[in-house]
Amino acid sequence: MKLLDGKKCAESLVADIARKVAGYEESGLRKPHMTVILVGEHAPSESYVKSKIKSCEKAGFEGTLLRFPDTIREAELLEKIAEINADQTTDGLIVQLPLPRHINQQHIINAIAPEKDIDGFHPTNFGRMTLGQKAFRPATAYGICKLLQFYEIPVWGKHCVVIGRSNIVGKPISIMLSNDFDIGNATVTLTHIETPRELLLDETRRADIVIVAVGIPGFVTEDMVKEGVVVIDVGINRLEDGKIVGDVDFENVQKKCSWITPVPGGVGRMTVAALMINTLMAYQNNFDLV
Ligand SMILES: Nc1nc2c(c(=O)[nH]1)N[C@@H](CN(C=O)c1ccc(C(=O)N[C@@H](CCC(=O)O)C(=O)O)cc1)CN2
Repeated sequence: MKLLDGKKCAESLVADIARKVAGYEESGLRKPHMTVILVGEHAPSESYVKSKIKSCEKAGFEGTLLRFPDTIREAELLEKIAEINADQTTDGLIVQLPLPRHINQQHIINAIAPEKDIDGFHPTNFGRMTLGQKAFRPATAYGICKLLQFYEIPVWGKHCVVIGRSNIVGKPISIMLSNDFDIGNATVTLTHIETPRELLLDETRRADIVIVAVGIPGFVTEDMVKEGVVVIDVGINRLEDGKIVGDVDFENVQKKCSWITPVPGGVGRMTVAALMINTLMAYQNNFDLV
């Protein structure tokens, strides 16, 4: 078994970005600028936005964190987004999810200007990504593709099983793996938590690559996968003792894997790296650099 080291891959990608940014600055351009909106005091979100801002520093970007109380009204948040949309000095805007229940998440995502939507969640980017047009790709899915490419894991013609159908991971990774552009050309089965157990096992036991994003510790067990499988664990579950574990029973499943992502240190790191790539793309679009 070999580890797909997200930390190492992310550092390498961010170092490449930092070199490009240094070049742009030498030619007199301003730094790329990411703005992150954080609503409320959700502890994991605090940690994720901190990691995004830290990564901005490493990439040579300006990173701005805007905090709002969880009492903010949807209309106020929409106004703030409209302001940032109009601000020429911000290239990319993220609204950290989840949002408090009184705010409609989709209204917020729809309000972000597609050209600043570095999360790739806006219907325009999601649609363009699906159709193979230039788009910001949802960061976790994009990060998984970058990780597979970094370790030269073949995807072409492989049987991939995705478990979990969320808009931020399961759906986009299924599309990206099956498209004939991107990393692409895999045969993909998208399953989910309601998939009958027998059907799920029938799929996962034949899969060359299993990607799981269901938020249930230990969901993927040894008996569910074949020898030599590649396992990508997107889950980040915090146990009562403070330990972070994925959706895979790592200790037992790893024995059958050719490659597997650790948690922490796997896909989570790649999510942040992919956001940096998207921010650089937004910046390059703004300055007609590509
Ligand atoms: N607007 C968005 N909100 C959320 C997204 C997203 O892509 N855009 N995804 C997740 C959270 N997320 C990014 O925001 C994220 C998750 C995990 C990590 C990460 O680096 N995890 C570490 C461990 C984390 C820890 O120690 O606390 C790891 O896996 O090594 C980064 C970003 C939901 N919200």
